[in-house]
Order: sequence, then C-alpha cells, then structure tokens
Amino acid sequence: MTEPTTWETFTLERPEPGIAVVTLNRPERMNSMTNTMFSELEKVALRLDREDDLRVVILTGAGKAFCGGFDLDDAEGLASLTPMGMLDQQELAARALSAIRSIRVPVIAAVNGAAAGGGLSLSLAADIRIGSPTARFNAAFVRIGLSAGDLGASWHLTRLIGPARAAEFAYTGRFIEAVEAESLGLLNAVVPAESLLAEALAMARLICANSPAGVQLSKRALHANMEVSSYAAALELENRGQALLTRGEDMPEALAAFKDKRSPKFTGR
Ligand SMILES: CCCCCCCCCCCCC[C@H](O)CC(=O)SCCNC(=O)CCNC(=O)[C@H](O)C(C)(C)COP(=O)(O)OP(=O)(O)OC[C@H]1O[C@@H](n2cnc3c(N)ncnc32)[C@H](O)[C@@H]1OP(=O)(O)O
Repeated sequence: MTEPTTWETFTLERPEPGIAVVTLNRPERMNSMTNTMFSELEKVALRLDREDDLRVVILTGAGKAFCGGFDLDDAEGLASLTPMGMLDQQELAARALSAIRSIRVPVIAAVNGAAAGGGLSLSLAADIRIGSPTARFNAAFVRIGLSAGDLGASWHLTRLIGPARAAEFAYTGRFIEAVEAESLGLLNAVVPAESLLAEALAMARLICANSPAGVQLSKRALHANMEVSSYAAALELENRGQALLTRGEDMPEALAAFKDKRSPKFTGR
C-alpha cells in the first residue's frame, strides 16, 4: 500500500509487523480537531481497514494532551452556518470517528493527557484505553453550549460507565482523572507516562499473537452486542441536537468567553 508521504494532522508509524501507530500531531493546539483532521482520520482508517496484514491500531497524541476536542479557533467560522450546514459539519466529524471505530482490528487508545469534548468522543471510538497518570477526560460540551450527545460520546458513556455516572459526567462537565477513570472502566489501565506506548505495544503484541480472524470476529461480536439501539441512529440523533444547539446564544457566548479567557454567561436561549 503506498501511503502519502505526509499527513498534515497526524503521523503514521509501523513499529513492527501488524501494528500501526497513529499519533495526532497538533501538540501546540492540544491536538484539537479540525475538518482536515476529520478528513485525514477517515481516510487513514479506511486505508488501514483494507490492509490484510494489519492486526492492531494504536491511537495516541503528541505533546501533553491526547485531544482537546474541536479546534475552538476554527469554531468561529461555523457559528454562522445554517442548521443544515452544521448538520453536514457534524456528519463529517461523525464519519471520521465511525471509520476509526469500525476498523475490523482492535484499536488501542494510548491516552497521554487530556481527552476533552470531541477528544473524549475520539478516545471512546477505540476498543481499549490505556492511560498515563496525566490522562484526564472531560465532557466539555455543556461548558461551551453544546450537548454530550456528541460523536458517539453519549452512546458509549452510558454503556461503558453506566447511565447515572454518564449523566453526572455529562451534566457537570467535570474532569475524570486517570485513577477514577480506571475505577470506572473508562481506562483499562494506568501506566507510567514514559512506558505508555511500550505498554500499548505489549498489549498489541499479545493480540497479534492470537488468531486474526478470531480477534476480528470477537470485535464484531462485541460491537454487535453493544448495539442495543443502533449506533448509527444514536449519531443521527446527536448530530441533529448539536445543529440545534449551535443556533442558540450559548455557543457564541462560549466561544467569546474562550477567546477572552473568562467564564461564559449562558442564557440557555
Ligand atoms: C463554543 C464553540 C463550540 C464549537 C462548535 C463546533 C460545532 C461543529 C463541529 C462539529 C464536530 C465536532 C464536535 C466536537 O466534538 C465538539 C467539541 O469538541 S466541543 C469541546 C471543545 N473543546 C474544549 O472545550 C476543550 C478546551 N480545552 C481545554 O479544556 C483545555 O485546554 C485542555 C484540553 C483540558 C488542556 O488544558 P491545559 O493542559 O490546562 O492546557 P491549556 O488550557 O492551557 O491549553 C493550552 C493551549 O492549547 C489551546 N487549546 C486547548 N484546547 C483547545 C481547543 N479545543 N481548540 C483550540 N485551542 C485549544 C489553548 O487555547 C492554549 O493555547 P494558548 O493560550 O497557549 O495559545
């Protein structure tokens, strides 16, 4: 498979046969997500999914954060979109995360720092999450006038940590630090920062040692068993909700507050 020589928003490495490592690479902006990143992530996920000899994908972030969610510097341009335009925007992002989640081999997220907003949603698209002690999760959405019905986050959280804990996490917008995340099952393990990638590779090697068909069909079975209500239907509902929210007063206020580095004054209108 000929790969592009460079990806703009991440790096793709192959440390050993069967293992691909995708590292989000916008560390100066906390690996925050842009439309370019969404498009590139969708492309690389679809390419990797066609590789017969691929066994595991590891997803991590460069610098101190895993992913800070949507790039709030980019959000300014979106605020003027029509609801249908915003729906298209949400669907572009949802396609990228859905492509990652649907890769037929296991995806391990090596959570090296903050996973906030869409960054939380991205980490939840992985099958397994291993964190460093600085791994922290935040459903930042309600703090900026959006809903936690975002890119599959509400769907995964209710199934992963239970409806009540998902509700507390979503409504308060508080951080869940690494130790609590592990106790909730949001992280499979917390390991020293300096050995995070090594631990992810060690787990990948364990998986690579098993029957690829068995592992891939196991993933398919685990996903099928999670589809109580369909994932696609959940994304559809979430995307429409975000489109509505982005037409209210809270989102522009949140964006202004972010830029002014002050607390937003939400009206809820
Ligand atoms: C109000 C606008 C809403 C946007 C609407 C868009 C809708 C259309 C898009 C649809 C598809 C995507 C939907 C997406 O899933 C929605 C979201 O992700 S919303 C959530 C957005 N993210 C956040 O609110 C998180 C904001 N960041 C933080 O909470 C923290 O920065 C952190 C990530 C927890 C890290 O904290 P710290 O380690 O303390 O680091 P700093 O806070 O000091 O940040 C360092 C530096 O990075 C810049 N930065 C951080 N996050 C972002 C970001 N998301 N976008 C742009 N820049 C970011 C921060 O400004 C600092 O920069 P500096 O001041 O050093 O220049």
